[in-house]
Amino acid sequence: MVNQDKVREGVRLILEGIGEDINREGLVETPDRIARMYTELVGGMEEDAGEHLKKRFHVTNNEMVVEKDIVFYSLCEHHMLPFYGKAHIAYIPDHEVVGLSKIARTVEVFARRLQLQEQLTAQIADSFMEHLSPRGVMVMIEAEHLCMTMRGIKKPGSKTVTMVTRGVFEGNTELQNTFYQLVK
Ligand SMILES: Nc1nc2c(ncn2[C@@H]2O[C@H](COP(=O)(O)OP(=O)(O)OP(=O)(O)O)[C@@H](O)[C@H]2O)c(=O)[nH]1
Ligand SMILES: [Zn+2]
Repeated sequence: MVNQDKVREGVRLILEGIGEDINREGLVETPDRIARMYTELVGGMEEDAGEHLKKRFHVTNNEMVVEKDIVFYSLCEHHMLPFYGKAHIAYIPDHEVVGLSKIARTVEVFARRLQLQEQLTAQIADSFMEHLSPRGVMVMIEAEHLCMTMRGIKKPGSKTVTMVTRGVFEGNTELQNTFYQLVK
């Protein structure tokens, strides 16, 4: 649960720290706005991916399901700046699938918090394995990190690509290539 008082106080300190007048008109409501904003941006911490993945539908075939181009926004835990991009997820069911929207909801649960892209990728894959028990899952994330583009090394357009395989995808280049073909 976001402690709104603490966030407001922290934002006031940052504003003062950067030499702003916290009483000028444009900034008076800013600490409050930012406190409300964080409730949304880290809202995934309050959620349980298992809740989204608990409703299953029985299937007779176990062909690969791919949900691609799931746009997400997250915050890098080192700078608290956004990183954002697309997640692509494939899984091979073991006679059970989840509703398609629940795949994107799972991405949201782990994106809406302070994150590392590698960890985000692994957490999505692991929660599928834990809650749906498919034969395998593969997750790929392509993202731009504002801490790499608007500050620091300043390399606009650079993308970070991370990938995780679990279950039957692990070490199976044929399955992995099928996934790459489908998401490219
Ligand atoms: N592995 C990983 N690194 C990240 C991620 N997001 C940001 N970073 C990096 O975290 C690192 C933090 O490095 P530090 O040297 O502690 O911080 P810094 O002085 O601000 O680093 P610079 O960005 O190089 O200026 C930077 O290299 C960032 O590019 C992420 O999702 N995964
Ligand atoms: Zn960063």
